[in-house]
Amino acid sequence: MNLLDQIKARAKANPQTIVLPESEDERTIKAAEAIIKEGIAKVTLLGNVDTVKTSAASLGVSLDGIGIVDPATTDKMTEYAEKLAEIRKSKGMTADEAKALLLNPLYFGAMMVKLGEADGMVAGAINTTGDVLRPALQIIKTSPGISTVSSCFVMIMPTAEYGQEGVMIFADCAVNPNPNAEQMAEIAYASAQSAKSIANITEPKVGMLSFSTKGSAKHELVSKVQEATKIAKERYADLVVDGEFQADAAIVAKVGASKAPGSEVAGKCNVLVFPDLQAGNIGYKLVQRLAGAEAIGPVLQGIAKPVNDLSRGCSVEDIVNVTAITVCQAQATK
Ligand SMILES: CC(C)(COP(=O)(O)OP(=O)(O)OC[C@H]1O[C@@H](n2cnc3c(N)ncnc32)[C@H](O)[C@@H]1OP(=O)(O)O)[C@@H](O)C(=O)NCCC(=O)NCCS
Ligand SMILES: CC(=O)OP(=O)(O)O
Repeated sequence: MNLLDQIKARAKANPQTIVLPESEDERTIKAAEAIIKEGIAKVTLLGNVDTVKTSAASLGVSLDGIGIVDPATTDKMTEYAEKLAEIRKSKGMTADEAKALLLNPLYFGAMMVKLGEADGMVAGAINTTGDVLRPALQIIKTSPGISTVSSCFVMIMPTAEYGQEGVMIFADCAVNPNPNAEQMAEIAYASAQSAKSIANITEPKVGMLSFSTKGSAKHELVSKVQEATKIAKERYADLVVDGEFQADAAIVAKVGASKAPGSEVAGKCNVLVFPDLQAGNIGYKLVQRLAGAEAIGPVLQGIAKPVNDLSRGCSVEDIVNVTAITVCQAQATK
């Protein structure tokens, strides 16, 4: 069974309720039907009931078994608004302001997850990552002990040459524009956890990426990655991590041996931590598009309850896959 089939099988064993707030998006409506048909999750769509029904009919999609909640008419609005105002009290939010915000399905969906009316949320097919992340960060917040929420992509290569039989984790490709060394170290640790829990990578080997390998270049950007590697090694005794590595030294055995002799990780990395979001986001999209890798994510790491983003370039299948991962994360939080 390949990794995606394993993830889906885990999801199907105990389907959770996932809210999909982007019912105006055709791919989301089609994905909702596929998710229900495959038994991966229970689905709640957010939006005007008649509009959703009309769109589904025009797409030939059955809405059987799919819940639809309209934030504009729900009798839960007053309760949600009061609770959101309480959560954002320190920011001076009033119940009226909360009500206005909750008309935005991304805020309403995050509130459903916060209050346990849904077990997770998947969005980002028509909204930017920043717009998906803000309600999650403001309402659901970080898991205990975590200060930096980050993200990873599960990258499934077309061949088994790299990573664990072609499966790798790339991080952070979606959240932190310019993580400092401490944050990069935290991202490394979170990504190794995701490698194990989501991608079934048995021995995560984390490479901290740069344009330099073991001091081959001197620059403040390189120093940050060196510092992050030092922090990660000191702070997380069980983490198998090394750097700084150029990408070839991280994943190609021969190049790793020649550029970073003595490193146990060089040339064998299956978790790649990028130095900033420019590198991470560009890097994953190039591998996805040029190498034909399947890129599943961005999966959020360090958030108290599962919320996951999508690329606006996603397919119906991508939404189904990220929903399956979200179900598995929700199972693990119970
Ligand atoms: C994530 C992001 C939206 C946060 O934006 P921001 O301007 O810091 O947003 P806000 O200031 O409104 O932050 C919202 C809350 O989240 C918190 N926060 C922001 N980033 C955080 C992080 N990485 N981890 C934990 N909390 C975070 C803030 O402290 C704030 O908390 P508070 O409102 O309770 O005080 C922003 O960093 C971003 O846009 N990142 C890039 C996304 C992107 O474009 N990716 C590329 C495509 S995938
Ligand atoms: C993850 C990502 O890059 O999202 P988008 O393509 O929507 O900006």
